Amino acid sequence: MSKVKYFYDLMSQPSRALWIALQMSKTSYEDCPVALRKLENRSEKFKKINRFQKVPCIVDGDFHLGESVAILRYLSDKGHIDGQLYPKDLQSRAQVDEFLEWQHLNLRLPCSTYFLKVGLYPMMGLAEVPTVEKLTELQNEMENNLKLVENVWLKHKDFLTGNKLTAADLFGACEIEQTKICKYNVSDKFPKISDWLSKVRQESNPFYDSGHKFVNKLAK
Ligand SMILES: N[C@@H](CCC(=O)N[C@@H](CS)C(=O)NCC(=O)O)C(=O)O
Repeated sequence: MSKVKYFYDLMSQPSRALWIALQMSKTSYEDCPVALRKLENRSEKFKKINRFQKVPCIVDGDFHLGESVAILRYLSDKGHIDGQLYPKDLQSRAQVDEFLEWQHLNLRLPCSTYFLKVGLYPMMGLAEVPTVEKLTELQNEMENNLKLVENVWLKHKDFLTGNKLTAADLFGACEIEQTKICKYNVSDKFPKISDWLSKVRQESNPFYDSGHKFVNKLAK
């Protein structure tokens, strides 16, 4: 039986979260890196792999699937994801799902908008460095949601959905880590998030560090 093909770029937050989950789960897959910086995802060839031309995505035989969370659930149902990361127990899994649904608009959107507009686009010469007013607006939007992570999700818990690391933590951490490329230091205002990031790293290493190699290099 042929292996699932995993298309990803480690500079993409959801790609990285899934990549770490795959390594932790000791999943055997066909490695298919896609260099977004070289616009490899914009080719006609890649359009045939994922009609939305985004990463991550998978191909399993004739079956094509995009969207990181859908991929996580599909691979979990196929037995490819460790049961602690995406639990089988109905309520534990629903709590992980609750975060995975929440994060799209509340963590991914503000953190990735901040990363793109403050970091990547000016770095690539695609946009001006934002004005102080715009920077404050983008930062406030992100921090309003980081406050919810600090005070709600991490209230009385070591990890986002309980006392064990799950895929929710990997997805959340990968979004927040990306902001350090913009010299944003989450520990300045959010001590619980900072402690939690250290725990996520500790529980998922060495894969967390290898997955973040390029992010850490750019953040220097
Ligand atoms: N909701 C999607 C988001 C996928 C996404 O936005 N991927 C970005 C990288 S983080 C991408 O492929 N961008 C390339 C492009 O838009 O050209 C998921 O969770 O998989």
